[in-house]
Amino acid sequence: MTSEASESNSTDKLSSNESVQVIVRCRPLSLQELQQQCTSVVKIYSNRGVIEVENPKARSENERSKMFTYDAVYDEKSTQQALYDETIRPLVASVLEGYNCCVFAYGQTGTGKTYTMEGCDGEDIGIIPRAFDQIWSHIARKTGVEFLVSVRYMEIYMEEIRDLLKIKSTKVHELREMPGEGVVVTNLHSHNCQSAKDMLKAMKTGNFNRTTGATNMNEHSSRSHAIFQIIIEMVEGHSKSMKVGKLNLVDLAGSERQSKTGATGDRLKEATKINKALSSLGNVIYALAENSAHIPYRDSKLTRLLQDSLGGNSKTIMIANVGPASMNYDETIVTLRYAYRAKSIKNKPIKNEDIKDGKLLLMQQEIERLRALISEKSNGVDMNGLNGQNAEESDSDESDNVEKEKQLELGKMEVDELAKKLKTLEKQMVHGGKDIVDSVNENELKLEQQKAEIADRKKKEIEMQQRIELEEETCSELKQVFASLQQQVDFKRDKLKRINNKLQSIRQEIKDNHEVYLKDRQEIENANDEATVNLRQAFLIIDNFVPSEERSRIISLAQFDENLDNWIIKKEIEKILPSERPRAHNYRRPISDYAIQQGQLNPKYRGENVLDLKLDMPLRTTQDYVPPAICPQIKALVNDVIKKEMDNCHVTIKMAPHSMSRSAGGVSKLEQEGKYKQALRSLVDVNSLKASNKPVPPRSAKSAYHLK
Ligand SMILES: Nc1ncnc2c1ncn2[C@@H]1O[C@H](COP(=O)(O)OP(=O)(O)OP(=O)(O)O)[C@@H](O)[C@H]1O
Repeated sequence: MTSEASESNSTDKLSSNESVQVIVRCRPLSLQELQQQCTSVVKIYSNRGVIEVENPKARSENERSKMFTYDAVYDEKSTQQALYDETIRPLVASVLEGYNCCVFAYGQTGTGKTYTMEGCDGEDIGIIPRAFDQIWSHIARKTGVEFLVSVRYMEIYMEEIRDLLKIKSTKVHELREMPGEGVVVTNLHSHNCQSAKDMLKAMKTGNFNRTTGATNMNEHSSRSHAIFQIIIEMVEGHSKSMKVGKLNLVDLAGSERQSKTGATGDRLKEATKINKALSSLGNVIYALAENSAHIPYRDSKLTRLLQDSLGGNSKTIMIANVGPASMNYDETIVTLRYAYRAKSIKNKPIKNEDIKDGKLLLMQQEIERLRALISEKSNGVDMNGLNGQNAEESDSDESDNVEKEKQLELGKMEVDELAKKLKTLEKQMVHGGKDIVDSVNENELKLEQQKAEIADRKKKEIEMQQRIELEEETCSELKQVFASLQQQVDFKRDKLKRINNKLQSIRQEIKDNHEVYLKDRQEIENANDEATVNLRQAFLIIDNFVPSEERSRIISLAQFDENLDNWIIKKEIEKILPSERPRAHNYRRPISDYAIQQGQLNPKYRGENVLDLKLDMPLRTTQDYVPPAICPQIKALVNDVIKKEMDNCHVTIKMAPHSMSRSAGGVSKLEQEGKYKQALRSLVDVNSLKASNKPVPPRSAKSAYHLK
């Protein structure tokens, strides 16, 4: 078997594993934790993939400790190198085979996610820079293969996507579902790389631009979810198709409790968004683990971006980071439960090969075309030059020579321009297997194979150990030979005790899960209540302040955008613009004398050149005035005031000389007063009926109008 063949074999074996691989890493006690005299409550059994966490608040034996089993576990002494070689190296090898792969670090704030993904300089570099080295040493070995390597770096901060490689960009980044590509981010800058150094530079630029802040739990706490994306296109020989490998390296923001981080103001707002996105991620993991019909990917940008990595076509490794301190027991258990659920997620990785329309193929075609064009043009230039010489020699027409020299110059400029274009394109591509001495190449390959074999063996050892433990439990009784009845009884008593302990711990687990469920439910109910209040408030405003036509207009313009996963308002312009282009329909135009006169001289005044457009009137946003109906209390109040007025009038009437004269005409003062009162009452009634739009009765009290 050739060395290259064995390399690809090792990755093929890995591709058969479709479950999300889950590994746990525990960091050492921090200085702060040591100062606070925290003890370590975590025990790691690397050979079995088991982590045990002791409960510092245990009230009974059942609550004493909890054990979880994963694909691999790493203790506080584990090195970055070991973690990479054993778990990540085989995954990156799959990327180079054309798979989509993803590594994401999850855990409480300050537990070492950024340390694991990026690491520190020197020996402690993390997964991301190690992946660069692996990719580029693979490229250096692959003779006869052309590569196009690019990286993107983004963060999700407060539910907004930001381009970490073009931080000043004002472009909007949206999520779009593309056929064959999955969910992609629009307008994201793609940085072409020619070496591991280029990638490292891009990573450092992005890290510098990433949003971080200090909290009580981490001096450099990441306040966003960061995704570093590597895309590798590969074409072998003169093939007309290519492979594409994609690697997503995700450093999530840490889950946190306000009481521990002491977050206030902006930090608190960030924490709310972080926890919300992480809880959406938890819901997705839960739904996938439970094989639910609906997976709530659309609940957050993070889950939409990780859609392919969780339950999709990607090979995925989840790294759950935990801290060992007793004070973080609850958070550690939450992380471990999360991770345990993720173990049962099944992905369906597919190789991206036989792709016929990739960027690299297009570039190769363009390079071929440019080369052909340059050689054609260069020949033309040579011919022209030759002709020029002959012309000089024959000493013929002087101006002809100048003309040809100009053409020659232009031709050269054109060739230079094309050559520049060609060089730019060629510079973007990388030829595999360059500048490497064969023996170095061979040694590096051997070393990688050995690392892959060791990783494979370690994985198998853990699996074997887990299987042995399981079988020991079930078969030990069968293997046992009892010398006496008493021995058998003792054995069975021990077994019963063990089973009982197990039962108790399962009961405890159910109890804990129930408590978590109740807490989650309470949170959902609170969120629901809050949403209902907000909705009512919105309706109150709409009902009282938005005119009904305006409301109907907005509703008719509202449209649900699947890609944005939100409602948008269609541009009104689409509705208002006439479907066909406006044209001058009246030959008699222009109509003013000046225009008719000018029309003969200047075509811009001619009727057929004048467009007849209707003015776009702004939409009406007001209503006709409708007088308000008088409510009974106000009516009573007005009556009261009028009564008082009448009483005053009564006094005035008594004093008025013309009343005196009328009374002299035969009507008593008392009668006069009665009529006056009646007239005023009728006036009030008529006005109120008018105001309430009710029919006004025939004028029974004409005197009311007289009085008016
Ligand atoms: N395995 C480890 N060995 C040594 N030090 C570690 C390890 N893991 C983490 N640390 C240290 O712990 C501190 C916190 O780590 P880090 O910033 O990576 O946490 P984080 O999980 O990314 O936090 P956040 O979610 O707040 O961003 C750092 O000083 C880091 O160097």
